[in-house]
Amino acid sequence: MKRTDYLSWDQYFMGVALLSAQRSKDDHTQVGACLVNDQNKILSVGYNGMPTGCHDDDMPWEREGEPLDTKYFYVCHAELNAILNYGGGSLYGARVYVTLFPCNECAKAIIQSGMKEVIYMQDKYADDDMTVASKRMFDMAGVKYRKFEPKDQTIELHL
Ligand SMILES: Nc1nc(=O)n([C@H]2C[C@H](O)[C@@H](COP(=O)(O)O)O2)cc1CO
Ligand SMILES: [Zn+2]
Repeated sequence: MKRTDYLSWDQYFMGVALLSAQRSKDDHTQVGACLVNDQNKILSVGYNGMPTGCHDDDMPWEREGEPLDTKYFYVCHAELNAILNYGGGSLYGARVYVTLFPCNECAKAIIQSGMKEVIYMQDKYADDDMTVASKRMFDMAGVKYRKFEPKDQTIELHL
């Protein structure tokens, strides 16, 4: 008999994004992203982390203090990592599943790489100017965005 409680595509790809977020060393916000093409094939994944060669133990993870001693100048966002991790050519027409709404810098990268849809889970910085700017750019550029609607399905992974 055919299973009925299998994951939808949206659940599957958001699940991959959530699992990727678990690799993040950021103790305040872990973000994961999963890029998918129009044939529902995963093209790339990413999470927020320090650039290659900038060792996690040597970098600041603080949110406040001297700007050079906070993470913000250094950390590479999940969406940007996923875009840069893709080695296969064009991302034109792809969609991105991301656990947190993209910032304005990642929005620019999403638009410029030709992606057409953003599916996000959280939007905890919705009131920040960076998110307002992201939405303004997505609207102008014709990039759709929609909130992932969880079905309250729990997946347990025993690792
Ligand atoms: N869309 C995003 N993708 C991301 O990867 N990030 C990362 C950058 C930081 O590592 C962390 C945000 O730190 P905090 O200000 O919530 O402590 O999440 C942040 C955003 C928010 O725009
Ligand atoms: Zn970003």
